[in-house]
Amino acid sequence: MGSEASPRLPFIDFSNVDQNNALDWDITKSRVHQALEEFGCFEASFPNISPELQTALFDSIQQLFDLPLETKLKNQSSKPFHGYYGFLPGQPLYESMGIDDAPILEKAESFAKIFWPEGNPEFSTTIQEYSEKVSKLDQMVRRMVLESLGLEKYLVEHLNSTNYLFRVMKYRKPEADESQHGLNAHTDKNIVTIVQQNQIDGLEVQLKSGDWIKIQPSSSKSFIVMIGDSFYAWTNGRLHSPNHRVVTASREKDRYSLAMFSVTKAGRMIKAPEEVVDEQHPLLFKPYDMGEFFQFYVTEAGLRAESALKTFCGV
Ligand SMILES: O=C(O)CCC(=O)C(=O)O
Ligand SMILES: [Fe+2]
Repeated sequence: MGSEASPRLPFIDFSNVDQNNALDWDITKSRVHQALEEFGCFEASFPNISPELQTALFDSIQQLFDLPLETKLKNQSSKPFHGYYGFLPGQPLYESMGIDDAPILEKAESFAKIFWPEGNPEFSTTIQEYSEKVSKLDQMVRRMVLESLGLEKYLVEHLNSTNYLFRVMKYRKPEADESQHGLNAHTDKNIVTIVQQNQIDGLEVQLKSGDWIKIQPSSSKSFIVMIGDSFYAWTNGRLHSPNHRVVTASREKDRYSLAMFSVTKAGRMIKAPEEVVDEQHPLLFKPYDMGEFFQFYVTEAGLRAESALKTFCGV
């Protein structure tokens, strides 16, 4: 894209938003819906995370990535996107780890025990507390989307069908002769992703026009709320699932970021409700299992496809 000023993502403040305050709820809901239709993402301020918790969390993440590689490799999983990834071809700066069900304390504790066999209570409680709070933002956004599409009757089922995968990322600073490319362009495959980057920017999002914009949050406390392919499919294309990538903004400092992914539980299908399918909106995708879609995405055919979702289950 050219050097003209980048458009900014919509900024939505959730400070006073709760269901008992109907006016604020409705105004926010319509902004959320508009942003997710047009950009597939927005910047959110969500004051439930204290500065102390945020600092403790980023300190914990740094401590985790400072462990020797052979220790980090103990975080293995048969499920794509769940274990340790690092130093992949073409993405030498990027490392990440997945914490399944992070909002559940016992799960956060068993994750910590992989690396610290005696446990690390400070680490596990920080991870649990942060991810539980962020999960409330995920649930609020999904409630707003379903209400604005007139699909409230599916809300309980929709919320109960998911759990959370919390991924933590490090992008080391590039060597003098390396580029700042952090993570290849992709769409997320899950329902909703909530990203937080600490001080060092780097997330870039592709607009519907094809132009890329750099996400420059107005505060390091902000979150980026983003739609994944499975919410796009569930709403039968009503929401946009944006392509995005990471180009780390600093050559001097490592970049750390966090992402909470709502993912459907094993055996729950992604199936667009009949209310969003009509003559103007013919069904886009056959019902599918998200775990199977993840498995397909990491095959050669999945990685090569222009849209893995269309190739996997497009009508
Ligand atoms: O590191 C970031 O800011 C974004 C990471 C991301 O897009 C992902 O993990 O899917
Ligand atoms: Fe992503």
